[in-house]
Amino acid sequence: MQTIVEVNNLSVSYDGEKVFENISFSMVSKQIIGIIGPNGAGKSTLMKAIMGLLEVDQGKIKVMDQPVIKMRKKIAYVPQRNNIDLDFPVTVEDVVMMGRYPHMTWWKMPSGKDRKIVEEALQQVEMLEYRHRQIGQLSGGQQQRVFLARALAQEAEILFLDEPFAAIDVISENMIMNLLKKLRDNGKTIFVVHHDLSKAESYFDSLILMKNKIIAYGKREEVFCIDNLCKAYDDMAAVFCSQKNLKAVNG
Ligand SMILES: Nc1ncnc2c1ncn2[C@@H]1O[C@H](COP(=O)(O)OP(=O)(O)OP(=O)(O)O)[C@@H](O)[C@H]1O
Repeated sequence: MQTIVEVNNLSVSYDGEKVFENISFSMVSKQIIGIIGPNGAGKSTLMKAIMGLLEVDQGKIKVMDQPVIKMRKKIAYVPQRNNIDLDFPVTVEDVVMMGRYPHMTWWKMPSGKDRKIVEEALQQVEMLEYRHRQIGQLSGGQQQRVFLARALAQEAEILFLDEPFAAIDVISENMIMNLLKKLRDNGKTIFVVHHDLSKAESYFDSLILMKNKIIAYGKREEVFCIDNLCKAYDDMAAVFCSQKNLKAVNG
């Protein structure tokens, strides 16, 4: 395992309003990492900053020991579904082919290899039979599976998924989670922004718990304790922890 992402003294603000200040942490490869915290905690902002999609106030971000700008091809991103224009007239197959663009020269048509990779990615998410359907004519869960297929077609080392399970059906959620575990077992690293505490323990190997700062990060069993959760979620966490019989102190 290698350090996959290293963040040092990162601060981000929008229009002068700080989202977080001086965040530092590092994460190793080949795991599924949950970024959890309440609404507005800065989870999506942190994810975008790591990917180099935001201008930051200060801080250093390294991805596989390199500045993120050099590692763009190695990163695949599935944004929150409500940030995607689903009325855009493209088919399922077109969307997944977009994952091949970083590998293609702009004047060339997709090669046989590109088409094969797209087909395999659609098969993996069990959406091949919908390949000619317009993307807006799918259920939320099916759309999410297509966007995951686009990330698979990119053959990236690191996947970033922002709230992939928001408002989707249970079958799609289980399918996506099983696929993410398979990808992890094949050496990929996956970051997932998530806010449902009830699944955090079973879904993630490591956690970054935040609320406009890092409250804790590291192995799931070290981070997921009542003390830390109460710092992020206030009273709600105490109720949740007592239901789940979580320990009152770390360890
Ligand atoms: N483009 C933007 N311009 C201005 N403010 C923004 C922008 N994006 C996010 N914010 C604000 O920054 C803060 C952190 O937002 P962010 O989306 O990172 O939080 P989050 O933890 O992902 O929240 P949620 O779980 O609700 O999606 C919030 O107060 C939000 O309103």
